[in-house]
Amino acid sequence: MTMNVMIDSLFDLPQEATVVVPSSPSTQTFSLPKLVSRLAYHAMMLEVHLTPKPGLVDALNNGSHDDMTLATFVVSANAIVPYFAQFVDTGTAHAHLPVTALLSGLRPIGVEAEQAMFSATHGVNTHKGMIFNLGLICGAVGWLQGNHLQVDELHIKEVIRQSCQFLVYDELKRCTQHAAATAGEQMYQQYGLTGARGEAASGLTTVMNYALPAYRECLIEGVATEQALWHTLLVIMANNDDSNLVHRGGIEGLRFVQDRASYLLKLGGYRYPNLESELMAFDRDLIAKHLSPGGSADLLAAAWLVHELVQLFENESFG
Ligand SMILES: CC(C)(COP(=O)(O)OP(=O)(O)OC[C@H]1O[C@@H](n2cnc3c(N)ncnc32)[C@H](O[C@H]2O[C@H](COP(=O)(O)OP(=O)(O)OP(=O)(O)O)[C@@H](O)[C@H]2O)[C@@H]1O)[C@@H](O)C(=O)NCCC(=O)NCCS
Ligand SMILES: Nc1ncnc2[nH]cnc12
Repeated sequence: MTMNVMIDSLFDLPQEATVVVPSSPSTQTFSLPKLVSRLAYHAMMLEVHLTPKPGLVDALNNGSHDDMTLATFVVSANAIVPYFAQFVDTGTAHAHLPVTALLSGLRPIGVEAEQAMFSATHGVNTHKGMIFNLGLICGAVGWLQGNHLQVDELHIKEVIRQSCQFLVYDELKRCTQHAAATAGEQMYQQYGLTGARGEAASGLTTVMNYALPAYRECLIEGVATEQALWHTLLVIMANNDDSNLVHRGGIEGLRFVQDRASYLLKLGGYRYPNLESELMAFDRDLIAKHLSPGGSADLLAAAWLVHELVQLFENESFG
């Protein structure tokens, strides 16, 4: 499926996500939270449809997964899209509070969204990290809006960093005596890797300092969307300590992926004429090793979403 056809097909959004704007302005049903949730949905659809994607579910194969397909991700995204509007609303509702109070407001929504995901996928973890990473971005947008602050990557990064600054200590460092309840906690106890929590506590550094600049360079160079997303995914895979990779293949598995992504970037990344066939070979190798950079896939969607949100707020004022 070409990216253009794929992008066009993305606009037949789930009914509840579409905003019908009647003719008379007085009854307009425009909603910023709903608009942001539609962008989050679009980010998830762009990510999962990007093909090929090494080790990950895409339109060609299920990567290193025997429990989920492209359809699983679409069903999952449809189930969780309403919660992204709630993240924005909750951010705005917490605008009068210090930013350090934001995460505790967002958490219950994230748990509900996870439950909706597991219900839609019959127990398969498709978007747990996506809910966390995109949920923080949506919550930050709501909080910034509520405080009439500029919605740009620096402000989004700082809101996330301040609201998650104690996450690693509170949930990982302080809990090493308890048995790990999740893969992420296990990876911390075994290897000291902080996973999604560490990424959030840094203010999504991999997204803001690596992925976003790389994606924007591609856009400035006039690179096709598919190539830009491939290049950005490689930048993330080369720089992100993805707990999924370590959970499946140990530190060796993580280093294998980081080194191969770095190698493809050294070949030129989006400038390299045979990038697609190299990505197909990379995909075959990760499937053979049962490795899947799920966290990196989430951060690709996050980078695209941040870029689109910043553009949206640059061009529009929403009161
Ligand atoms: C805060 C939590 C979300 C942390 O959860 P956990 O303790 O599990 O910690 P992590 O493993 O660190 O992260 C969970 C998911 O986050 C993605 N991820 C991994 N590394 C990173 C990273 N460095 N930066 C950002 N994100 C990262 C990853 O999610 C994706 O992969 C999953 C699919 O891959 P798969 O291999 O299939 O995963 P499994 O099924 O688990 O393994 P197999 O059995 O198949 O081998 C999928 O989730 C993708 O999204 C990590 O999996 C959590 O504790 C929490 O608080 N949740 C409550 C909800 C909440 O608070 N929401 C916040 C609202 S703002
Ligand atoms: N396309 C994908 N395949 C596997 N895990 C993922 N997590 C997020 N996106 C994913």
